[in-house]
Amino acid sequence: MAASSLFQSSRFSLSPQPEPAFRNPRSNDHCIPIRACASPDHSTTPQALRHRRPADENIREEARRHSSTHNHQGFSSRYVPFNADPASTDESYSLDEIVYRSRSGGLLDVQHDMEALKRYDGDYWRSLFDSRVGKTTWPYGSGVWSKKEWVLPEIDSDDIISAFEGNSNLFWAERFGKQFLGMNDLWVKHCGNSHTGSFKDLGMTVLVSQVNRLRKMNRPVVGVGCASTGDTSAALSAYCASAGIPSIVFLPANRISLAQLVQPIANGAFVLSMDTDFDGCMQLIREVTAELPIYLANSLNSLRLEGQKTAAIEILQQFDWEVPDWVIVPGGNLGNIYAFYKGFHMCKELGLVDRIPRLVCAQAANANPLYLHYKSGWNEFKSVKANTTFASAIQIGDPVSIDRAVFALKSCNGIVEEATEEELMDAMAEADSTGMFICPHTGVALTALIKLRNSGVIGPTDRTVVVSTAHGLKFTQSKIDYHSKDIPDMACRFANPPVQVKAEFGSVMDVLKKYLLSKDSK
Ligand SMILES: Cc1ncc(COP(=O)(O)O)c(C=O)c1O
Ligand SMILES: N[C@@H](CCOP(=O)(O)O)C(=O)O
Repeated sequence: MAASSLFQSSRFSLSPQPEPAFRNPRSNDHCIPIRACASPDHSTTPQALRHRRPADENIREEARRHSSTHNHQGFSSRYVPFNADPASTDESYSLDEIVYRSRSGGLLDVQHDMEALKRYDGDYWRSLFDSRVGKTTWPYGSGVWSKKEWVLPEIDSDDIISAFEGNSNLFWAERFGKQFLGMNDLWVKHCGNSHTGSFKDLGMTVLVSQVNRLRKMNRPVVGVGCASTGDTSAALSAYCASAGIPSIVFLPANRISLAQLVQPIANGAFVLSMDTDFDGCMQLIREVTAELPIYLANSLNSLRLEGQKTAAIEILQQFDWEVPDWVIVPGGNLGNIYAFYKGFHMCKELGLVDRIPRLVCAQAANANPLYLHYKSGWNEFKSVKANTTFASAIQIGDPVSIDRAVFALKSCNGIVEEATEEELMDAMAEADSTGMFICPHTGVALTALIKLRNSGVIGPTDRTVVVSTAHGLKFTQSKIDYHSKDIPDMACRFANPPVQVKAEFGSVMDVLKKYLLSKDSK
């Protein structure tokens, strides 16, 4: 039997396919100097935790009781045109407005009242965020909402839809670093170890919470929609289902994995499978959301990036607020690379750290418009027709956040790299062979690391974080194809196909001896 047939057991056809309790300094005449009076939200201090809530009260009700007894903290945020000179425009929008583009058609950004946030020093923010990790206090048990003041300061905790996302493992890639790269300080931020298996949960909790608020305010939002290569749709449908809000997803037919496809189906989304690619779906959802009361959930909507940026803050927190040298992020629609930049930059601006890491954006060579733009010396950007790639979630040729990505990379002396199909699949297999189980997009990021390490740009002792964006279990078909050596024009050098053996003692002993000898000689 061919190794590949061993894998054919699936019934499916696998064809390609706070309110913090601290006082508002501005509203409190008796306040002693801010830096001295700043103290963590006392609803999460050990003392508060000893006071159990009444048996008939749930954690959301408990948060409601706390928030009704505390002052509003005076933090705020609004939409402004992305990267506009504040002196030349006063255009801005409340986050309660339904707006995705500036008057000139450009991108928007969520701008926080930095002066209000700066009333508290870096020590204060570090200890506040640290005090909330690993708790179940609503909503701070979430890695996103533990940074609520920097994310959506004005939302009522009661309106938040959260699966306590974030707080994902920062994995020390000891063996991979040592064996393949001669590195001793290599880390993988497993953002795919999450509610729906990708980093999209970080942004979606914010977006769906805001939609929940808008609907309570009787704003005209009948449902929430997105175009997707599989992960955004999974996150959107799960958070909407949790909130009881209809979700509508536009998917490129036969271009997402089966595991991704089944997620919105199971969560009750209205799923439209379309005979086009992601860029075609994106164009359509933009047209549709301009006509119908469907709220746009793609990262064109800058609310999403407010949640995604918390992964950067979390990385700093996990290193006890020491800054890594490099962070490598796979890029497709290019919202996430900017989100990382924004998270790091806010930490610097608010005094939690004194510098930011250099960012690397990694693209599949089959869908590499940012890479080409970078290689041209940031000359005129040209979208491309994205070709099929095993990194199917980043098969995007016309990224909506191109301006955000360029801004982020230029601001941190960043680099763009690319990975061929063979490179990304080999990198994924090598990583898996050291105990990880990563997705092909993380294989793209690891390829970038391998290239930059081989060329000496990244040094052996540089502290480096590779962002793993989705769970490997969403992409098992690519691993099956690889380990079956079933991929045309690919050597699949690290394939580890199962061995067919007769169910008989002698035969089993023969293959085992051969195997053990091969291990012994290494
Ligand atoms: C698994 C995975 N990795 C990486 C990306 C790229 O993120 P972005 O579109 O923000 O560049 C996406 C989605 O695009 C994704 O689903
Ligand atoms: N990989 C994404 C593509 C869309 O990106 P978004 O961040 O703009 O929603 C997906 O999973 O759909």
